[in-house]
Amino acid sequence: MGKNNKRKRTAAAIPQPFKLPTPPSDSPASTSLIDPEDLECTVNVLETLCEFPEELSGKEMKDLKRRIHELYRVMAEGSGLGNSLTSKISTALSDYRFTDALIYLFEMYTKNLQPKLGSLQRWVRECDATSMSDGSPGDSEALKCLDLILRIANKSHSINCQIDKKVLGTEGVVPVPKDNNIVDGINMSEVIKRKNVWKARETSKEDNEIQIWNMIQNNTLFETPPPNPYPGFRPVHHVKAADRKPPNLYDSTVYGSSPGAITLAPSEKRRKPTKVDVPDVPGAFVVLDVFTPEECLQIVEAAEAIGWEKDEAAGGSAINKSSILAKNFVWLSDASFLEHFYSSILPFVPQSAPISVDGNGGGKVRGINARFRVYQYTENQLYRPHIDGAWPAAGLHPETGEYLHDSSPVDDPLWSRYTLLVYLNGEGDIPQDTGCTTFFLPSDKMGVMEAHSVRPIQGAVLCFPHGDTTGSLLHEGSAVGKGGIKYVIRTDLLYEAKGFGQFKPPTSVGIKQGGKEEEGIGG
Ligand SMILES: O=C(O)CCC(=O)C(=O)O
Ligand SMILES: [Fe+2]
Repeated sequence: MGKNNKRKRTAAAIPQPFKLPTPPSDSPASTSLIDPEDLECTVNVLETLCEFPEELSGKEMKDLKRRIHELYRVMAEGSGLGNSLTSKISTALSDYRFTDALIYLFEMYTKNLQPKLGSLQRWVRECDATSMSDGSPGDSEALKCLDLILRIANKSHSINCQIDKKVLGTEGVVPVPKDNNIVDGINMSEVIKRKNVWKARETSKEDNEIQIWNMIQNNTLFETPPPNPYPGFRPVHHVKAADRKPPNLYDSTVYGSSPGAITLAPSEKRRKPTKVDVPDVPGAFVVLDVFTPEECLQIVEAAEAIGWEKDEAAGGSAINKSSILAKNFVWLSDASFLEHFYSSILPFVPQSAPISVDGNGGGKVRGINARFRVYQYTENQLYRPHIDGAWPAAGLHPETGEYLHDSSPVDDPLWSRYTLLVYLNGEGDIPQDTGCTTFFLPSDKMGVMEAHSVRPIQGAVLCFPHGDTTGSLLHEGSAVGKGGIKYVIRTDLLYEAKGFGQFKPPTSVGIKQGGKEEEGIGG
């Protein structure tokens, strides 16, 4: 049946006294919002830009580029194509139908459609293609989905998955035991090329690493039972499990610290921080010796004494299942600790935020998000592959002391652009080649990803772009091996966000962005 017939049938079904009003031809409803002259002018400008793309590089083009990016997204969605494919992919992934998901993802890839960052974040979580504690990769079909998601992201977003033209090394091709065969001409044993685990520095005596796990097991973490309440820390915010967004099975408490809660070593007793780039992972680097082993120990002591909170999303769907199996302690850090942290890394971090594909970015670096999530991973615990979301600056209201998810003044908004991971323990506590932070990048072969693992070093900070920032990286907190434990702090590096709206993420940032009053999801 043709479109016209359908319309006629609908009109006939309307009871008689009702007649659809037909606007007179000169009524405002029939005129377009766009002036024909403006339209012609816009078309001319766009044609010129297509012919001379170098004209796009000027600063004055920022606004135009942002609008074009948004328009392109709206057009893809308006066609129904983007939307329906997006939901087909989401449903297939959440039902673990990875082969179906691959077909839809491939369609999205070939049609150059642009999913929102929120969809990308959700998809990588759904893939659940995490590696095992023995270092072997997860479901190979899920890994192929992940590879394709990265390639789609590379086209449409700023997610970092530049396809490397270098020749892949021979090391680290990890076989997938259950799929060690050829399916559809694809050698399933090579879906992921795991590069050798990388360490920013070889361990030496000089590191004076403190093996915290040994102390816990030998009951020597505290000489006497720790005082309660724990000195220097106080609860500043509490959310009941059901009120958490998304709802959780456990309550969450934020503990604020007072200056001096963690005793910082004097400068003559500490090594000078140094920066080492993570090889083959563009944008990721490690700053060594930001914290001394004693400082790391004090942080773990505080968390162990006050208590870890479990984190498990309420609700059974795949999307809701917990993406963090580690326990956590949420710490709102004090100004003096933050000052030490920030001044130690400042010389090494990007001084201004990169400009995203939609024209956002460019703000100056301004500080570190005071809201620290301290994680404790025990044997086999992990944080599935994900792309971290961006966050505003958490803090306390200067007068009322109330906890604010977003504490910057309205006229000086800050927004995070980089993830900071502080490793509180290392080699001595975490079995070899496990418990790493692992980055996934597509190789030069479709369907094959490279995994680059960074080994935790006590007191070092790993920094890499996140959210909608150019070069955002897909990564996981890889499982901790047998008998091990890993302690790490996750926080964010903040940049000026003026011009992006009041604490709103850039427009192209999708739904489950960390910056909303939501926790957990989106990292
Ligand atoms: O534990 C790790 O190495 C990674 C943690 C992480 O990715 C995060 O907290 O966002
Ligand atoms: Fe992360």
